[in-house]
Amino acid sequence: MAVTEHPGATPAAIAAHIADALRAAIATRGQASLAVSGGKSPIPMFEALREQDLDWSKVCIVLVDERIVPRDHAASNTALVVQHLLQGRAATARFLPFFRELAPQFNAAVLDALVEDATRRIEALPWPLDVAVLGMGEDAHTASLFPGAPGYARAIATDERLAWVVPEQAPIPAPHARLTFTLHALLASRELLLSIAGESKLAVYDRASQKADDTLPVSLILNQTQTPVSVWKG
Ligand SMILES: O=C(O)[C@H](O)[C@@H](O)[C@H](O)[C@H](O)COP(=O)(O)O
Repeated sequence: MAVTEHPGATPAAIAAHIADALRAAIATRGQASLAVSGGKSPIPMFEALREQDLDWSKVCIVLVDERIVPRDHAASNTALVVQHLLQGRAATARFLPFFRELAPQFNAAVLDALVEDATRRIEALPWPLDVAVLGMGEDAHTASLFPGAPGYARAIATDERLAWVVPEQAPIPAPHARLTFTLHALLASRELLLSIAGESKLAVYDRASQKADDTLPVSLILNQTQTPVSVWKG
């Protein structure tokens, strides 16, 4: 499946492209679904997207991954979406977080229950989702698919939609246990949109584009034949 590259991408151009896909979905199916990534780089795009003129009340938004932290934690992707995307015109969109509250006594049983509950709600989404927006780290991770993390092998190999991964302290530069869409779920979108900026990330992207390699998770997105990918290079 072809990867379409958009060099010189701006947050406004990415937002306009996503908005077109959402409008088309609403026109054909009466509703639209959008999955977004956390991290820092999507913020300007979120702020452009939320001002797009479309019927946001018909849009369902989810995250492709979440850090397992309380909602008021600085690392919460839910908080990021609430603060930067679900504002302005987009305030009427329906947002479905992976979880609402975390039990104060956090342990393995609580985590299992949380994953079970999130899985039920994720399964009930209108698959395939219209657009899934991905970012990438300098280790080539995307969503929370971290090479070498416990849970990674399952997240790239099963046909489940959701998995949890526990990043190890080193060499993985990612704190917090995570819930993440699996590779299977990401590929079940109508379009994958990868946004990357900066010289070092662009160099990683060039390497990952060459062939599928489990040690470079984003390469599994870029070298597959199921789902179209648009790559926005800033
Ligand atoms: O950590 C998350 O929640 C992400 O979904 C992750 O995959 C992110 O997209 C990259 O780590 C890039 O992060 P930055 O945008 O902060 O560079």
